[in-house]
Amino acid sequence: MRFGGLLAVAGVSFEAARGAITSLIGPNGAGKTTVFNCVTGFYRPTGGAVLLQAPEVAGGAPVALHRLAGHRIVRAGVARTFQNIRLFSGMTALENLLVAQHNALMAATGWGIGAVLGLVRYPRAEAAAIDRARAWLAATNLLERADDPAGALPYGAQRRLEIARAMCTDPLLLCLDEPAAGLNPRESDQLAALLLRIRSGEAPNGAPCSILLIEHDMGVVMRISDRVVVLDHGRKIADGTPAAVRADPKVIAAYLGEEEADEDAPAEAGVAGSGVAGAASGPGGTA
Ligand SMILES: Nc1ncnc2c1ncn2[C@@H]1O[C@H](COP(=O)(O)OP(=O)(O)OP(=O)(O)O)[C@@H](O)[C@H]1O
Repeated sequence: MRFGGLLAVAGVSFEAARGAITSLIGPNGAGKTTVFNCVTGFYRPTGGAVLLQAPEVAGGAPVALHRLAGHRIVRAGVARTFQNIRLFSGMTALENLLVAQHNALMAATGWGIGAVLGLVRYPRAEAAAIDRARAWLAATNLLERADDPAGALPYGAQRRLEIARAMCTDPLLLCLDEPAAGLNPRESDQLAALLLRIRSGEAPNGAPCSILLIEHDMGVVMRISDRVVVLDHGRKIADGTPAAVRADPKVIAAYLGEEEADEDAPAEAGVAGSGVAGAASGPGGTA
């Protein structure tokens, strides 16, 4: 992905496997959000390809997401949340989740004609949408706040509501941009548990959902990821299990800064001092 003269992401290739949590990490400015924006259609990559392949979509043939408009990417099964929360703050929590189902609801009812003619299909589809919204409110511990304006919810609750809204589109792939940002340790733990439930299909949709996660909280990343992809200066420098990645000298150097890693920090101190490897000593470590 090139922005004028700046090559923000170059030659990055990785796979977010079905039913897995794949995390994208790297120092500030490494290119994580740019990759995310290419996957979710906010940017059209200036080169390369983003392919979605699942039996449920196009008979299992790869779908070229990089050629689709944003709303078609959602329809293909990719949902996202934002680094800066983007809820409809004046609408209730429940209404936010109904908006997410607008497309499915309209399609199920003949694009509004059913509603105008008072056909029975519309109330049925609407009731199903409300049921789904309430199930996600319950799964994210927000049922009691269903009728409160989203903007009046505490910060952590708004983050959970964003995830619930994304899940109401019934995605195959959920893309989360720093969902733990600003959460306290207890909320981060609850978030990690929620993501594991979403991945395994225990949560309301009842089907495993793949997750692509950008996160600076290394405690969360190292605890729940099946695979970690590390970017630095727009290039991939590591790709593997959490254990392999946190022991990788290239990753440690990227987080510490080359000079510090080479000159000041003996290997042991380097490992303990980096946000990445800091998480190796136990859950809860934060970059
Ligand atoms: N729309 C844009 N126009 C120009 N440059 C951009 C644009 N978006 C990102 N960049 C540049 O691309 C590079 C990668 O930025 P990106 O936001 O993807 O990094 P990041 O890894 O997500 O960083 P952070 O962890 O700080 O969110 C940076 O140099 C950034 O300034």
